[in-house]
Amino acid sequence: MKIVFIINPVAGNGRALKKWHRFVKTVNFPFEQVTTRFSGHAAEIAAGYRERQESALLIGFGGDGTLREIVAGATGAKELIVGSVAAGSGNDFTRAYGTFKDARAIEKFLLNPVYRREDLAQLIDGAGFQFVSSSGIGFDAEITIAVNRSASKKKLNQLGIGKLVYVLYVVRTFLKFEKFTLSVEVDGKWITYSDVWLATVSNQPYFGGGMRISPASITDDGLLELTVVHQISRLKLLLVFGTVFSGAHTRFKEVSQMSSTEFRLSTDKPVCRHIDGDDAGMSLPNEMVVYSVSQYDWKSIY
Ligand SMILES: Nc1ncnc2c1ncn2[C@@H]1O[C@H](COP(=O)(O)OP(=O)(O)OP(=O)(O)O)[C@@H](O)[C@H]1O
Repeated sequence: MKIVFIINPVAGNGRALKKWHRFVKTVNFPFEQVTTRFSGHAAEIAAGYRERQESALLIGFGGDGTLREIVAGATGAKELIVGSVAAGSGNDFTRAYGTFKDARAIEKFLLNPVYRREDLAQLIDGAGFQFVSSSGIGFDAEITIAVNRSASKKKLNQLGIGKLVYVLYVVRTFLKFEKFTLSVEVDGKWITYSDVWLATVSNQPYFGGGMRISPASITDDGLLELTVVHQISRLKLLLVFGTVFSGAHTRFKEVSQMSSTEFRLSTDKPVCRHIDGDDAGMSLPNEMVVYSVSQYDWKSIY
């Protein structure tokens, strides 16, 4: 089995490349390496291995966006296993799926390469977006997209204070966010939520860099979980965010959760969306967005 490192040089606010230069000095086995040059490149690289039916362990050296792309490219391939080395900012992928701490862990895996078949989720609104961890509509997506598009992010990253941009956008979005009405069709029933802050569809428990938003999510059960935070004051929302790292937020009546194989969502106004922390456009008023899951679609290290 070939070992292929797919390195995203801009992940982790640019720290991934420096980490790679340190990491590669510790590797004592043959490997291939490819550095991504643009958004979407990791998916193309993985799809190339799939099309050539090569047997390989693809190791994403980046964050959640990099791993999402690699999984999307590798999905359905019999001979590809996906692993990771955490080198992003949030690294939620590595909290639920297999990850290598160091080069020795990769050597150990190669002695006994056991994998697990995992689910792949998708968001369909005409176009299709695949994701491995979560997709959000609302407050969290608005912050994510504002940070990703921020012109000042690059400059502040160079100064080593990139996290400040995130904090600034959290505060700004918190103060000016316009809540929305969300209609959900699940198992043939319609539910309407008013004054919604966010709706997140999860395939694994974590999102937003370690927040345990969906404690019931399991990566290979063929189900997705929907979390809706609604009809809550700004003050109480702060309290809920304080408890989400432990998963205790699920006790609040303003946090609704449910499981299914498919959710159909529509909003009453344009609302931002993300998939695994990357921009996934807007949900337009009264447009139907379908979330579904394919079971056992790709292989993660075990
Ligand atoms: N050479 C490149 N130039 C610009 N963008 C790139 C390049 N290579 C990959 N990308 C994009 O960089 C984005 C961010 O990568 P990634 O999500 O892995 O890092 P991160 O945002 O730091 O980590 P996390 O999502 O865990 O917080 C991805 O959407 C990917 O498509």
